[in-house]
Amino acid sequence: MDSLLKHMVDMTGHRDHTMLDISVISAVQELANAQQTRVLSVTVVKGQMFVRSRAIISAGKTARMEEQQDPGDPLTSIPALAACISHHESSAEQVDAEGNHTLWLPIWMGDKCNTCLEIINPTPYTPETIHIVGGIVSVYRNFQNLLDYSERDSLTGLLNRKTFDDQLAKMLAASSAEQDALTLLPGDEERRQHSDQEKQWLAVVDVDHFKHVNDKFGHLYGDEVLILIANLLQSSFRAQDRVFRFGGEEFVVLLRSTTQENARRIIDRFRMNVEAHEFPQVGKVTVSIGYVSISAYEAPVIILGHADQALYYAKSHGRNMICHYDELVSGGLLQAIASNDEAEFF
Ligand SMILES: Nc1nc2c(ncn2[C@@H]2O[C@H](COP(=O)(O)OP(=O)(O)OP(=O)(O)O)[C@@H](O)[C@H]2O)c(=O)[nH]1
Repeated sequence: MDSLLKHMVDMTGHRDHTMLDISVISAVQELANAQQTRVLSVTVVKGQMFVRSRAIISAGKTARMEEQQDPGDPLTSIPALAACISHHESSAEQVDAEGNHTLWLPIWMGDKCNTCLEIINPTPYTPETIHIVGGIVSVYRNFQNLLDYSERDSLTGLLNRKTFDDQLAKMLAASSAEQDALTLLPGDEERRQHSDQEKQWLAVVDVDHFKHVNDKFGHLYGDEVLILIANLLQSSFRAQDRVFRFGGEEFVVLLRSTTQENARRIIDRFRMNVEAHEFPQVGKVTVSIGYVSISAYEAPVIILGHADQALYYAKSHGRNMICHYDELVSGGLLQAIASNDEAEFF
């Protein structure tokens, strides 16, 4: 019981999803005396469900996060879990050819499941183990809910400004790791060149003439427009990208690993999706977007400043358009702001 309490204190002491994942699998691994425990992410991409490992602990090893790229494997590759999720059940169990028992425990948030615990054991699970693990799952779900609440904007459900720096740092760390992995392959020129072209991107999205929407139709319709734009953002970008509401009618998107041409295509597709959308009562709404590639050597405030400069160029040159900061600078249409440390003081 002491051990259970110790794990509960550890789990509830974190204010970060990553640390929560690590402490939940450490707790389950020890209390179920398991061979392996994982946290799985369940995502939906273009109507199809995917599953990927997010954190793992194996017997005798320490828990660690997994750097697997989204979206992972189709959920149908694990039929027992696919059936469990489609029937909205609380658990699924399967014994494989080697006699290993796998237990899946989806974490249900209402009718949605984004996370699932997976426990592998050479022996069957006793009712006591299932009872204890079930308790841990409940605490984990409640805590995830609480973290989500503090990280998300209450109107749109998008990530809020507070989480931006952390998410940007994670994306930059992942991109440096990818670069390092490639540097270890001398002579593989083609692959290296391909990766050099793939960058991370930041886009600032601002609704055009939004004051007019509020003034003409009222704040309730204004809010409805913001919610619908948030939905369009989530459906237009990929699961591995991150979408934030920075406040008011300004949104920020972090695009992961793509070429300049793809970034332009993806961002413009979103702009066109908004332009084509019929907003109830309000009718047509457009957005202007400024975007820039992200470098690990520049502070977030500088990166945001560059995207903002490109956005204001779009605003002052007709709106309903996307502008790439580097293109504007190289075309002599914008002046680059010195990206040294001093700039952070302004
Ligand atoms: N309904 C609603 N309105 C908001 C919210 N936050 C900010 N606003 C309004 O958004 C409007 C922003 O207006 P401006 O910054 O003048 O920009 P704009 O009218 O969109 O014009 P441009 O950006 O130049 O195209 C203001 O009227 C704010 O009151 C919100 O959460 N809900």
